[in-house]
Amino acid sequence: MIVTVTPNPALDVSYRVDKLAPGTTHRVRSVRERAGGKGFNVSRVLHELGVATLAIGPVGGVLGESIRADLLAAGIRHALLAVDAPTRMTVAVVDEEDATLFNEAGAALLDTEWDRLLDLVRARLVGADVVVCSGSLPLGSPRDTCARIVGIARDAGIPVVVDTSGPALLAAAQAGADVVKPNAAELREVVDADDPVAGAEALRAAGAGAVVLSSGPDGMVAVTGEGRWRAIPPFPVRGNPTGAGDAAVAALANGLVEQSSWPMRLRAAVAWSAAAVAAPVAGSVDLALLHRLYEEVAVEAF
Ligand SMILES: O=P(O)(O)OC[C@H]1O[C@](O)(CO)[C@@H](O)[C@H]1O
Repeated sequence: MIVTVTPNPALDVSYRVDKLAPGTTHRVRSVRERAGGKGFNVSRVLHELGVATLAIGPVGGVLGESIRADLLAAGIRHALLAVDAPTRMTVAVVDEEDATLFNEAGAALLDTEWDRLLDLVRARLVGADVVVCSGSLPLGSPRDTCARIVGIARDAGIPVVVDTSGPALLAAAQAGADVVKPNAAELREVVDADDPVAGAEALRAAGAGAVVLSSGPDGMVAVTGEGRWRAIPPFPVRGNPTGAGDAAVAALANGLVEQSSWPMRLRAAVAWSAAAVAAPVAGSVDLALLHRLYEEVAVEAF
């Protein structure tokens, strides 16, 4: 089972418009709402693909209740901590070309609520094979929140995948996260290196076991203790890239459960990620495309 922790959940609202043009009025063609935040998306992708998962996160207010109801309706196992702070909203405006995101920061939790969230994680690790900590932290959060989750999982002998940014990413790497998945900009923010591979090695030197660098449509690079690999999608996939990184994290976590080789993990991460672009909303993958992509992703050592 893969336990995901979402420190900063969100109700994800997706607006479909014909063409996004700042400074004009848009007629919204369709509205979709679902429980979001990166860790919840990871759980949703795993659940869709038949992988056992438990989604953990703090929720508050009316949007927090919407998240609870949505996870329940989707049949995704969850353990939510009720907190005072109201859960945030994110808005993705999707047109023919691309997706434009508006992510609220998220309201601060009390220190005692963070402690209770970590207690909840600790209590729900029975039967867990992998822990994922994914997404931003609400404003004013202790920067070591993901690092503390890494510590809890490692104490229990469970590998951890972390997808976050800024000081929280660095702290998680220093705490010994087994896999971290920054993009080039997130990597540059925390290590002093222009070259992404040198940056990934610097993050490994800081304590991360492996670094998987995502480059959107250009694929991914894995810099690990066992070697370095590059994986490239066989053809461009158009659609909504929101949540593509979450699908990649789901694949990496699943690869740890299956103890597959790094080339196989990276192949799956690129295939799941590209298949997520073809799905209309974050947290889903286009299943038919996934199987095709998986066969055709090119992986090479370098
Ligand atoms: O925690 P953040 O970095 O703000 O990311 C949250 C957002 O990212 C997404 O997970 C897409 O990756 C959205 O579903 C949205 O909830």
